[in-house]
Amino acid sequence: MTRSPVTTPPPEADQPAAHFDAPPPGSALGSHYSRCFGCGADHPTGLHLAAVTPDGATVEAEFTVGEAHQGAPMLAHGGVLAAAMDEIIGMSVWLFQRPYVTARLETDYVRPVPVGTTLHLRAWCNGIAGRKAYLEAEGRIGAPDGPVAVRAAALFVQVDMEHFARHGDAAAIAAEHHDFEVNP
Ligand SMILES: CCCCCCCCCCCCCC(=O)SCCNC(=O)CCNC(=O)[C@H](O)C(C)(C)COP(=O)(O)OP(=O)(O)OC[C@H]1O[C@@H](n2cnc3c(N)ncnc32)[C@H](O)[C@@H]1OP(=O)(O)O
Repeated sequence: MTRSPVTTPPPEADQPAAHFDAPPPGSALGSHYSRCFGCGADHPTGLHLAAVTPDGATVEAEFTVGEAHQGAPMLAHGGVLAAAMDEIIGMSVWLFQRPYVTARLETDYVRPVPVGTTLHLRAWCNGIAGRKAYLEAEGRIGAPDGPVAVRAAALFVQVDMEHFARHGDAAAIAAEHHDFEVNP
């Protein structure tokens, strides 16, 4: 993976540990928002990622490239593939049970991805330093050990839940996350 210093964990970074309340190994993570382009079941042309964590530390999902995801004729759009990387990485930080947002996403495109391809996505965390999480992901063609088509490295920054209410739609968050108080 071609990686800049921004997405490389510093020597003092801690090794990540899953939160005690995180989904246990073998379980599904669920969607954080039903209309999310990455994981929402109600998004008509979204990626519809349904992630599982096999071990409580990494996250896996499959993405089948559809016609709505084209750039060149019958080939996946690079921005859509970056979105898939962003989403699977975003799901992996969910294991820490704290909200994070993408601050920087770096992507290597290794092979073209035809429409109809199923990409096997996997993401994991390389280290945490304060509010900053250093993460990585890959997408492999056709099988978990298939050829790599896309790689990504990311810096995610921890925020509070009010970040989403302040900048987005607080009522929509409260409707889907019943433990979130709009005016605590
Ligand atoms: C239903 C809803 C529930 C939702 C829950 C889950 C949602 C999941 C969604 C999943 C969907 C998928 C995910 C998505 O798509 S998330 C959507 C895409 N991302 C965003 O919208 C984020 C937009 N950016 C921001 O809001 C702010 O800039 C953030 C919050 C990131 C930082 O602003 P803030 O004022 O808070 O903090 P800070 O500026 O003091 O920075 C803190 C530290 O970080 C370092 N830094 C920052 N940026 C960069 C950078 N670009 N390169 C290198 N370094 C950077 C910075 O130097 C500093 O370092 P240090 O000085 O401490 O060493």
